[in-house]
Amino acid sequence: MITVNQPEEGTSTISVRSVSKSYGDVRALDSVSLEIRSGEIFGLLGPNGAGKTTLIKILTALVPPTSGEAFVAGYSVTRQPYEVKRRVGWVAAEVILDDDLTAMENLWLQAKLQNMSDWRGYAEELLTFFGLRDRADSKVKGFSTGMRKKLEIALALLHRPAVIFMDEPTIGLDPGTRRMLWDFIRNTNREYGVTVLLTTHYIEEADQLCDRIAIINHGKIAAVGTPAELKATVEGEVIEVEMRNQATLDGLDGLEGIREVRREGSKILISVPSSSDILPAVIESIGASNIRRISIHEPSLESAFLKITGKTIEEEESVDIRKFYANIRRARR
Ligand SMILES: Nc1ncnc2c1ncn2[C@@H]1O[C@H](COP(=O)(O)OP(=O)(O)OP(=O)(O)O)[C@@H](O)[C@H]1O
Repeated sequence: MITVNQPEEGTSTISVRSVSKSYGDVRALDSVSLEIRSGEIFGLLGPNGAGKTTLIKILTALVPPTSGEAFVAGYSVTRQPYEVKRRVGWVAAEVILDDDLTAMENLWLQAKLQNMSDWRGYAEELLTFFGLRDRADSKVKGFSTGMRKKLEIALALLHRPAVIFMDEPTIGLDPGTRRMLWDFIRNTNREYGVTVLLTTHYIEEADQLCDRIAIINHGKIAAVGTPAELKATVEGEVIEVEMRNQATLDGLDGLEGIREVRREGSKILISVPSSSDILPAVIESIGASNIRRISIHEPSLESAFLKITGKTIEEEESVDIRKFYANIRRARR
């Protein structure tokens, strides 16, 4: 497992210690340990069936682990599930709003479910924050998908949780709405000081939004780090040199910092930890007059994900969109 910069045990808002979960013969989680700091936006990234939702369900005290222990805001999910539930908010992948109620009535319902008496002032503040104040008395039926998602986040924040869990918060949304929601999630995290743990299939979402990411595969944590750390750990850069002629490459072998040199037709692919330091020496070694074009391929989270899980994130996405629409149909029945 690749682990970079993990917080100390006991200093975190979420602490997962050797948690396993089996459903019959299926081992959904296999001895998972993870520390998530207060105030972080933390992403769980992984293929379908990797165990992301199961981990969130355990951390929201919805299902107990088969073995191991986890703490949220200092409370044990197995021994103090009620305390945990009071301190977490959950934005589920499924639709949870009541279409026939107004935005404010949905907040009222949430306040009832959370047993809150003094909620209206804060509900109004949240509606203002999410740009929904003038739609407070409109039925949710007429809301766009972006407005619905914002209202769902407002609902999850109403009881002032320490942690908010978001399962695929932007799945099925168009790229513009997705970006708008990233801003709201980021601002929510800053404004309300709430720790955010989200699952996603969108590599760009994890890259842009998350302070740190865990890549989870077959129920195990395969890698943990900031997006930059994960990219750097898994892969360096590749200098792609398009040649004018078959120049000799012998000089490259003597250069310090070159991991691999591969010839692909008229191109040479040179793997290096970082191109900026070595590029002038590479050009000099090959000879500038022998070079038609040079491109640098920076490490990406996509290539990290591919290397760790053996799957491209695009393969995953198409499967999940189907699941999303199935959820919508189920919720409307
Ligand atoms: N209630 C359940 N009963 C039986 N098996 C389950 C149950 N919930 C999850 N599983 C299985 O546990 C494994 C992990 O599922 P989980 O939903 O946690 O994965 P995930 O990473 O969230 O996947 P996805 O990205 O598809 O939502 C899968 O093999 C799944 O089929």
